[in-house]
Amino acid sequence: MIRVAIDGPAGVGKSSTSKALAKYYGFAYLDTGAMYRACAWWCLKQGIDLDAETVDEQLITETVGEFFTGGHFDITVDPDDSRVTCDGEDISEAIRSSEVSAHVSKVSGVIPVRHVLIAAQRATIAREAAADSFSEGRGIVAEGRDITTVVAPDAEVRVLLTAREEVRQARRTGQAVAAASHDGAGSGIAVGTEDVAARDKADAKVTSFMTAADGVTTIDNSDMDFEQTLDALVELVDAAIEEQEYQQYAANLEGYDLDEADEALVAGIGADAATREAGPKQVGVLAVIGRPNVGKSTLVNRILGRRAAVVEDTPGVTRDRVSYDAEWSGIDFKLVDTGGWEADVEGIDSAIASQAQVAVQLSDAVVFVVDGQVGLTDTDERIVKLLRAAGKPVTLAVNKIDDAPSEYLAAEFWKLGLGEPHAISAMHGRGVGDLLDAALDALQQADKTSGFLTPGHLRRVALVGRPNVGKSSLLNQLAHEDRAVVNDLAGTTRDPVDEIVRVDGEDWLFIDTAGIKRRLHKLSGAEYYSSLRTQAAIERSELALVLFDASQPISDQDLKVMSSAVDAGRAIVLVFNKWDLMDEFDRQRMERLWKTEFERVTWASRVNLSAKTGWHTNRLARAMREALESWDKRIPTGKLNAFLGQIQAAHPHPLRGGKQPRILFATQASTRPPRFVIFATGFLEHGYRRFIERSLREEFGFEGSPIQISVNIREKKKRK
Ligand SMILES: Nc1ncnc2c1ncn2[C@@H]1O[C@H](COP(=O)(O)OP(=O)(O)OP(=O)(O)O)[C@@H](O)[C@H]1O
Ligand SMILES: Nc1ccn([C@H]2C[C@H](O)[C@@H](COP(=O)(O)O)O2)c(=O)n1
Repeated sequence: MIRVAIDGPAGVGKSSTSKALAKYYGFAYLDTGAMYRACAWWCLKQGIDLDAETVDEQLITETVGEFFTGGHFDITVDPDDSRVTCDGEDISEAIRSSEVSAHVSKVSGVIPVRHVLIAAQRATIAREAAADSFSEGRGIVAEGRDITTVVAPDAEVRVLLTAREEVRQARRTGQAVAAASHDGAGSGIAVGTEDVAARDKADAKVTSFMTAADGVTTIDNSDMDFEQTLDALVELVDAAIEEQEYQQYAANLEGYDLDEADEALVAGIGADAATREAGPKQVGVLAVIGRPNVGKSTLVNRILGRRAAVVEDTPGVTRDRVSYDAEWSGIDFKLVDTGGWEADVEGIDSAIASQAQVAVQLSDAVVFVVDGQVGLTDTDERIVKLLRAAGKPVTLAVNKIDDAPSEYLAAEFWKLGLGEPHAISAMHGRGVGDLLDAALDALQQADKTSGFLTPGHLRRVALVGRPNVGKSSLLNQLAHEDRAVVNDLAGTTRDPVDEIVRVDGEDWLFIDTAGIKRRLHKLSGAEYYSSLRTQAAIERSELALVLFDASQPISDQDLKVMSSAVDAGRAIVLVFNKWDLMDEFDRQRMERLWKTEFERVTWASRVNLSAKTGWHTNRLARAMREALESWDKRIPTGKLNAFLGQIQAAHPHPLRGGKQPRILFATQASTRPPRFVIFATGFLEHGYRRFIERSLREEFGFEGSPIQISVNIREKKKRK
């Protein structure tokens, strides 16, 4: 069961929100303030002087004792029918009178009285654990002044609900006005405006409800309406329910042999928080420049810690300047890879000059890479002249120094006059840390920071497909009206790499659009290069828009691109372009293909459109949002296990060799894409896994997202 303890000062809304919360979950509701009010009402009825400066505490204690033990007092815990009775008479309204409000603190301040009530409150809370209680074991919301600290300090949810004094006073006044107008002819009970500050002061002598104790969550609802307060509470209770269910289901693993990784998984350690950052961050731009084949891309890959930049041994592979978000020693920066460049007919020098110039122009600092094995060349010296003219800080990297004995090779580069030559091996990582320390030192001292990190708050989309399927047309069609909002994030004035495109009123970050616009087919190795580029774009994306030319037969290359996106675990939208060119026969052919070639992605959203005319392009945004929502989705462990329990009971795994594998526990280990880990007593056959996947999709959705399921087979611990 779940116990929710809520404390807080007068007029904050404890009673009203607690009651609504209890109704929402089918929990019991205990208004402990009403118990103190009932005691004050009873004392007044018995003629005890509660106006005296010093009240007769013994008499009050005895009177309250009789009230409770004599069977006079009763309180209901039904939030829809919350009543306090005395000898069967409903006194719920009477205890809200101004007279009771004015005297209640005198009674609640008597310590022995508190002991009686605290014991009664604890008993009421404990009763709700039983299946035959009001909540049938679900739980209870108890509110007051000392519930989180004294009555139920071990409650699953503990909240201090608070608000600014003037806000609470206004609420109380509003409540009194509403009560007076509702009362009409008058019930004889004056529900007057009270001074909440005065009552808090009196109550604070015996209870502490103005600051949250350890482990208690504070909700200040000064600027929240009733619904928002309730939502905040529901979020906390949902989390507690999930935690409890998690523990219950995880208990199924008791007695089984678990390794450290299993324990971490069961404890939810490492589960991603799935947070997204706010706006783009401005950072310094560090360009890596140098002659072809000196190892720039290898260095870039080494710095990024992944195979992102394209590395090709042939000097002169034409490519754009590609910039990446990078981080070193806690410093974020933009890393620009100038790649290899074309040895065109006009000679290598001119190509180098123009590429290096642009890169240097756009950067804030430069890493100049030379080849230690080849030694100093004329071209290196020309680049140095360029660098000098640009006036940007330069860090010199002498690459291909793979071991200590070769370090002497770096010495000759002192004569370039660029300061210390840093001997590195981009391939093996040797010396790269020191090089980066120096380069980032220079970057931090640079005059400006002209780059932006890829905005973390925008969803990243890779528009992929084999050449000529219409990627460029679709991009233009999507962006056409809002061309002005297309941003250039690499900080370049030409060849923007990632672009922000507004689709259906929302900004999306399209990855590597330079790769879409550029035609590469004239180059040797272009296919290889373009597939690497596609792969890199998919890796950086969250969602892949996989484009097909529906008017043409679906080729192996089409399916390969699609598989890359699925295998990379990205959210997927399949886009069938050139639908306007299709006749009835073509459409039927596509439908047949859908059932055969696309069998592994029948969960993906599919949009038939025409990038040229714009027909149905307005359907894309919805499919993209839906796919990403599925991609981000997390199923609470309790729900997941309850569901798997049901499907397992209805369709148990087939018996194999007289044994029947059983699911013990399952958890969603991560999102993006959703990944489930199932602990089972034996091997779950492929067909049964497919059945589980289908069932999960039917129950929880996941349209547009791959889901991954792995099974950990665990055996019972051996008796020692
Ligand atoms: N978030 C809110 N925003 C505005 N009004 C609210 C909010 N929550 C409750 N109220 C209103 O404030 C008034 C006081 O609420 P309530 O009686 O629940 O307070 P309480 O904390 O239980 O006070 P007390 O401890 O004195 O009994 C009620 O009229 C209620 O409808
Ligand atoms: N757990 C509690 C609950 C209430 N009181 C006191 C403080 C109040 O003055 C009085 C009435 O409470 P209300 O109906 O206004 O919430 O009872 C307490 O001391 N401890």
